[in-house]
Amino acid sequence: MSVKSTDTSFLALALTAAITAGITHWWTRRLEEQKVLKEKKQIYDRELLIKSKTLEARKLTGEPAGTVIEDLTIDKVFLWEVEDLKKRFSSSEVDNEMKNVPSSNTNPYFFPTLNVAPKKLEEAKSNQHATPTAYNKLITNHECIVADIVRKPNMKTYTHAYVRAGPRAKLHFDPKTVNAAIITCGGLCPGLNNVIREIVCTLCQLYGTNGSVYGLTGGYRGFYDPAYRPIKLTPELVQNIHHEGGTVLGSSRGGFDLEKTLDFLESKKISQLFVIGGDGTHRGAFRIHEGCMERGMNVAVAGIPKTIDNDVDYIDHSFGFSSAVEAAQVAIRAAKTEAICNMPNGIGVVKLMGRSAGYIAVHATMSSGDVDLCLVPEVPTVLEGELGCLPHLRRRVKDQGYAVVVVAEGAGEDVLGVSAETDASGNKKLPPIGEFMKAQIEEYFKKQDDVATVKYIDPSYTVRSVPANAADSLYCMQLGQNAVHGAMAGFTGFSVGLCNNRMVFLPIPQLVATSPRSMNPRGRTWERVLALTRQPNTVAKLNENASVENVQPTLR
Ligand SMILES: Nc1ncnc2c1ncn2[C@@H]1O[C@H](COP(=O)(O)OP(=O)(O)O)[C@@H](O)[C@H]1O
Ligand SMILES: O=P(O)(O)OC[C@H]1O[C@](O)(COP(=O)(O)O)[C@@H](O)[C@@H]1O
Repeated sequence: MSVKSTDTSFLALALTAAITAGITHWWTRRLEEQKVLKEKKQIYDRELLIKSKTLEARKLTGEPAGTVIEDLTIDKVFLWEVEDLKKRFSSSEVDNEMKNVPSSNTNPYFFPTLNVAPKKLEEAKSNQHATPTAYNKLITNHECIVADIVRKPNMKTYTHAYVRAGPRAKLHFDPKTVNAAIITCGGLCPGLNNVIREIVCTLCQLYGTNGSVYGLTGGYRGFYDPAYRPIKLTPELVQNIHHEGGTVLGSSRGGFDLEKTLDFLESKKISQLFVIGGDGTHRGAFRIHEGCMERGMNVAVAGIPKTIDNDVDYIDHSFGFSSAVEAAQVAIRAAKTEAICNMPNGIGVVKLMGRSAGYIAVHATMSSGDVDLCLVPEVPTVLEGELGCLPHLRRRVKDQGYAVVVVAEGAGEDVLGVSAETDASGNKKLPPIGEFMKAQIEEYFKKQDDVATVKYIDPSYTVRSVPANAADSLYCMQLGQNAVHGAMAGFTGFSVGLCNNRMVFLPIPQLVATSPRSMNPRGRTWERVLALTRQPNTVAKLNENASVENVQPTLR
C-alpha cells in the first residue's frame, strides 16, 4: 500500500507541531522552575543575611546563636531544695579541700576479710601523709539541673530542677570530728560493695576523717540487735570488696526500729549516716532524719538509691541495674540454645526479677535481640484469642522452629491473681508466673494436637549477686563520693543520683512519693519490645482492667 504525499506532509506537520508544543511546554516549565528556584534563592539569601545580621546584633547584646522558638518558653524554675543542717545547727565553716590521704601500701590482706588486725591498720595509718589539693570545681547551692529537658510546643512554661551534687566550698562538719555509719538494706544489688568502699575512702582519704566509720551489719536490725555487731570500716579493709557481689555488711528486710536507731546514733556520736537501699529503705532513712530533728541531733542522713528493679523514680537508672541486665543475657542465650536444640517445637522460658516493674525483662529482651515474647507487670497478659501470647508463640515456633520467652516475675497478675502474702518489709509475694507459663504453653500445643518441648530457666538470684560491671562501678563511685560531699556540706534527708546524666541531690520525700515507678506501657520502650518480638500489643486491655488499685505512676 502506497502513502499519499498529502498524508505525508500532514503527518510531518502534525509531528512538527507536537514537537514544537512539547519543546514549548518543556521550556515554559523550565522557565517556571528557574523562576521558583530564583525566588527561593532570594528568600534563602535574605534569611542568611537576616541570620548573620541577627548574630552580629546578638554578639553585641550577648545573646547566643540559634533560632528562637517562640512557643517554647521556660520562665520559672522551681528548685527541689534539700534540707540543710546549717539552717538549724551551727556550722564548722571549715574550707573544703581534698586531703588525698594516701592508702596504706602495707595492707597484707589482699582478699577482703572483716577481721583484719587493728594494730596493723593503726601502724599503716601512722605512716600516711596527707597532700591537700584545692578543688578545681566547687559547686554553689544555686547550681541546678533542669528536670524537664524535653520541650514541646504549648508545654507549661515552668519546670523543676534538682540541686547539683558535688563538693561545696564550706563544710558544715569539721571532717576531723566526723563519725559516720553505713548500712545496706533490702534485696542485693550489684555495686553495693563499690558504694561502701567509695564512701569509706571519700570520708577517710578525700576528707581525712579521723573519727570512726561504722559498718552496720544485717540491715536496719544492725542498729540494735546484738546478733548483728557493727564493724569499724577503714580504706584498707574495703580495698578489694568491690570485686565481689553482694554486700560485706549483709542486708535484710523488716526490722526497722526508729527509737533504737536514734539511740545507737547518739551513743556512737554519729554525725553522718549513709543508707544504701531502695524506696523502702529511703522511707526508713527519712524517718531517721525526722527523728534526729525531733531529738535535736545534728546528723546528716544521706540515701543512695539501690535496686536491680530500676523502680526508684526520677533518677536515670539505679546502680546495679545494668549489671543485672547483663547477667540476664546468659540465661536468655541458654534458653535460646535449649529451644533450638530440643525438638520438636523447642521453647525456652526465662523468668527474671522485677516485682512491680518490668525494666529488667524489657531491657534484657531488647539487648539480647533473641526474644519472641516478653511479659511484664505493666502490660496485660492475654493467653488466647486474637491478642493471645500462646497463638503468637505457636506462630513463631512454626516460622523459625523455636521460640524464646522472657517473663518478669511480677507479670500475669491478671491471669494468676494477686497474692495476699507479704515479706518482712511488707512487699507483696508473687505467684509463680514462670512455671504457670510453661504449663500453659504445653497445654496449648496439646490442645492443637501438637507438642511443645519447653525448657524453663529461673536464673533468680544469679542476676543480682554478680559484681558490678564497669558502667555500674563508675556510677557507684560517683554516688559514694557525692553522698559524702552532700553530708559534709550539711545536707540531710537527701539522696543522690543521676538525673539527665548529671549527679544531683534529691529530697527523699519527693523521691519516694512516686516510687516504685513502672515502665510506661504506651511509651517507646514497650514499642521497641513489640517491634522486636512481634507479639500482639495488649495495652488496649489496660483500660478494661483499670481500677483505682491498679493505677501506678509511670515513667518513660
Ligand atoms: N515506710 C518505712 N519506714 C521505715 N522502714 C521501712 C519502710 N519501708 C520499708 N522499710 C524498711 O526498709 C528496709 C528495706 O525495704 P525493702 O522494701 O525490703 O527494700 P527496698 O529498700 O529495696 O525497697 C526494710 O528493713 C524495711 O523494713
Ligand atoms: O527474695 P528477696 O530477697 O526478698 O528478693 C526478691 C526481690 O528483690 C528484688 O531483687 C529487688 O528488690 P528491692 O530492690 O526492692 O529490695 C526484686 O526484684 C525481687 O522481687
